[in-house]
Amino acid sequence: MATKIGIDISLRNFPAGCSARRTNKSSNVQRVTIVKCSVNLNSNGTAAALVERPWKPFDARLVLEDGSVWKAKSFGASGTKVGEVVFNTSLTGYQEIITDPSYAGQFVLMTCPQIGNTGINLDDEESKQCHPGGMIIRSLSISTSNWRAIGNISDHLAANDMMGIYDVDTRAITRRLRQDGSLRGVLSTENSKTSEELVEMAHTFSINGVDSISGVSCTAPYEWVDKTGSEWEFNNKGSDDKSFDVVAYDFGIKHNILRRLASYGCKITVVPSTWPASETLKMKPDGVLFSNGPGDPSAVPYAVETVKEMLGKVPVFGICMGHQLLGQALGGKTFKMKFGHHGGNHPVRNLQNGRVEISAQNHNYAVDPASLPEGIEVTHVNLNDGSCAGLAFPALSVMSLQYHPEASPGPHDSDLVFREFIHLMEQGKTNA
Ligand SMILES: NC(=O)CC[C@H](N)C(=O)O
Repeated sequence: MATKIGIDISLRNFPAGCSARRTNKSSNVQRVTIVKCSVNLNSNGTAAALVERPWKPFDARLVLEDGSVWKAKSFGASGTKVGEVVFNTSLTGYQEIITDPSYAGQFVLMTCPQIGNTGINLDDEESKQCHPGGMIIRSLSISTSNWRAIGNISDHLAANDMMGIYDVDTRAITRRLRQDGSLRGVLSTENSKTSEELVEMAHTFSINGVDSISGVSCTAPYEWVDKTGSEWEFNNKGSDDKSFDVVAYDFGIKHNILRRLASYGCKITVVPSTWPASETLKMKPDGVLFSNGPGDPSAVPYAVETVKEMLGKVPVFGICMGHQLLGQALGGKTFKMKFGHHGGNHPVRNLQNGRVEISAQNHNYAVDPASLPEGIEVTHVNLNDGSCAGLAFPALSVMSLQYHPEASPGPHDSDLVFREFIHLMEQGKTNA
């Protein structure tokens, strides 16, 4: 229905759903006649859509160790937290990312320009809580729209004591991190703290040389039975009829690793990071999994010792932190990368079959292949920078990946590696 009213408005701010005809041409405020209007009119005749939004003022800061201060708006928890800033290039999967224990001690900056539109659901948790100290995003979605959603990201972060900031130039911060490497930083909503104090706080923080896995590992063994849903069973139809007993070391284990192992027919006992190798061997498992986990792999020599004691006695599979521990147990060394790999689109060449897999990755440290003794095979290479992405030592039934074959939401190119672990365990049973 055409409603004719005269109203002074700026054409640049003309509301969606309306069209108008210009009736005079003065400066930048125009006299127009609205010929179609589908927005609500306020009682005084002004269009409701024109009422200025109550934009939140900047109320948070990210201060980096290089002294730069980034003004932002806060969501989630408030307060002051220190951590290492890393950027993640994934376009989807923010709930999996914030519940991944490997992010403990870090702030994750999402390069995807808008976050939050699918809210939070009950299925996508990688653990029972949020682990990064904070999340840094460009734009916080103003609405949540997903059939699975039970809440919004802001409330979820607040309930999990995780800070969030938005309306900050994430591209500029990412370029800084690409140039200078991962930087330590402080997120704060507290005006009473000066930026100088926050820079100082950033300088006192360290993730290198610190055992970060003991804070996220379980404290007692437990059984895991849940599988992934039927839509995941693209590689492992029929593997259910065989059963393998697996002990999974929890260095900060992601639930989807456990779900994928269960789907491939494994009965899993999850054990703490400090669980003695002798106890594991007494359990007579068919295989042992060393999980992902946060922080510096060279700072947890006790875990490397545990891995070492198991070599040659049972087939083993390491994922991410587990891969780095295996690399050290085999005699190699790890090093810190400039800004690491965090994203869902890393190309990896599987050197065993020549196939390129697109993978999800999340690590700041890597195994130096030059440090490995002769006979250890590098099985996978990251095609972005040539770094070592997988190892094998068939003589000791060892296999490992630096990245995430279980990745949820994906990509799923590397899921078949779970079948390779099953084969390794089958061979182990045959040779026993
Ligand atoms: N996802 C992981 O297991 C991370 C491994 C290790 N903490 C790193 O940053 O390199």
